[in-house]
Amino acid sequence: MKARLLAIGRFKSGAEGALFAQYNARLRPPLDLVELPEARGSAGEIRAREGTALLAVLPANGLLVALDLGGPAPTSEALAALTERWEQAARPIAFAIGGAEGLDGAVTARAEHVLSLGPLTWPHLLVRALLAEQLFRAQCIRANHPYHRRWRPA
Ligand SMILES: C[S@@+](CC[C@H](N)C(=O)[O-])C[C@H]1O[C@@H](n2cnc3c(N)ncnc32)[C@H](O)[C@@H]1O
Repeated sequence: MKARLLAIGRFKSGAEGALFAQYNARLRPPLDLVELPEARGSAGEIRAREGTALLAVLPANGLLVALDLGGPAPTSEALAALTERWEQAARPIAFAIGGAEGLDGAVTARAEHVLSLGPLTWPHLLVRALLAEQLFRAQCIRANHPYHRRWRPA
């Protein structure tokens, strides 16, 4: 699945960047990372400014998936099915990850899908790697590759 990852903040040299690079390199094709600077101001101003910047780099016909705790948290198998549906739309796909203050309502309202990675709040730079890993896992699920072992409740 060819997709862009629109993300607030920049990797400094460090563990989060290395982890993202490791999983992103496994994706065919890798995500095209677009980093946008953190805004300044009150929490609301930051969200609004960063939201405007995120939407400005989204193609007009882009299919936007917003990473936000407010969305449904699918299983990995359900996410794999969603990626298939997103690909079938034949539109440029973009994932958006907010900054420390989270995503603006304008971004989640514009999104076709709001995706939660569960109810825990993760650091935004780490979410990039979590998303890349889950997209790689989704590719493996769709290809029946043994990387993914289904959850087996006792
Ligand atoms: C530190 S979190 C922001 C927390 C902020 N207080 C909020 O209300 O969203 C930074 C970004 O990481 C992503 N993120 C963090 N945890 C997440 C989760 N469990 N599911 C989906 N996205 C998450 C979201 O894109 C969020 O905007």
